[in-house]
Amino acid sequence: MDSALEKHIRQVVQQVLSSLQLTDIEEQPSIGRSKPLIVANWKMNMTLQEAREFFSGLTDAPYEHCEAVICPPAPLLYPLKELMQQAGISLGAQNLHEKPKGAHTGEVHGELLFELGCSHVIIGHSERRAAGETDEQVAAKVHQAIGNSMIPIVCVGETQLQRELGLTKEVIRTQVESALAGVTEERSPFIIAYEPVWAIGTGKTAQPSDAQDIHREIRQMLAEKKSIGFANRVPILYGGSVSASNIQELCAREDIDGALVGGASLQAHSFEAILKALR
Ligand SMILES: O=C(CO)COP(=O)(O)O
Repeated sequence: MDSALEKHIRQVVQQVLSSLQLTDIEEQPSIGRSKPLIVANWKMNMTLQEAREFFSGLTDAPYEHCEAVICPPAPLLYPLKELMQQAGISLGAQNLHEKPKGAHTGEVHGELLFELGCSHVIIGHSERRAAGETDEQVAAKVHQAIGNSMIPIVCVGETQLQRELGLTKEVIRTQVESALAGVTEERSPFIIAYEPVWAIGTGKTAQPSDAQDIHREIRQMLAEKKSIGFANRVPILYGGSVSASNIQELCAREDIDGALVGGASLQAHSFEAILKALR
């Protein structure tokens, strides 16, 4: 890898680690994040032309009060790298393969994503789980992400039916605990995104107090499975119809450390409106 790129990636990872306040973590009584983290998941949207227009439409970058990450479709990672750097936005991937390099046609391995400049990678999104991705694959992908110096953003969340059956906590516990099987080091970076499936792309956001309750539960699960220090430094993001009109109320809750945003991240003005609302 070219050394300037490697240096930049190490700086970004270092910034993230220091914003997680990894020193004296065990002594911290509460969550260690100083800035909200806003992650844009562009899903299977945008052309190269549209993505370039998005960056020329940004008026507020770089963002001092928030940490911003954009996860474009994989073919856009390389062409957007410089624009992202200029805007002070970190680059993330939407997926990676659970194995290192090999005969897996159409897949992308973690080492390549890191080389392309990714500091983050989304894992286990409900849209991928619905297409057959298993908890075991999620754990293996977490292991690959961490092994390639990227921060895994593991998505968890219940469907409408699971919610109606009262299975929300059970479903989330299984997803969280199995993802943690991929975390071998106590100090490995790790992010959870709670995305209730019924809230994704529907305009139905969870009530901030309900989201807070689930986030608190997730933090307790992390503490039980790992340690209180680990639980306190893991950012827990909320996802599901996040917009400029609800972000403030969500992020005001103690255990909501930021958001994973789909639809509202596709236009420069609606993406920046979310970041501005957090000022
Ligand atoms: O799935 C999501 C982000 O990963 C949420 O999507 P929306 O913000 O469009 O509801």
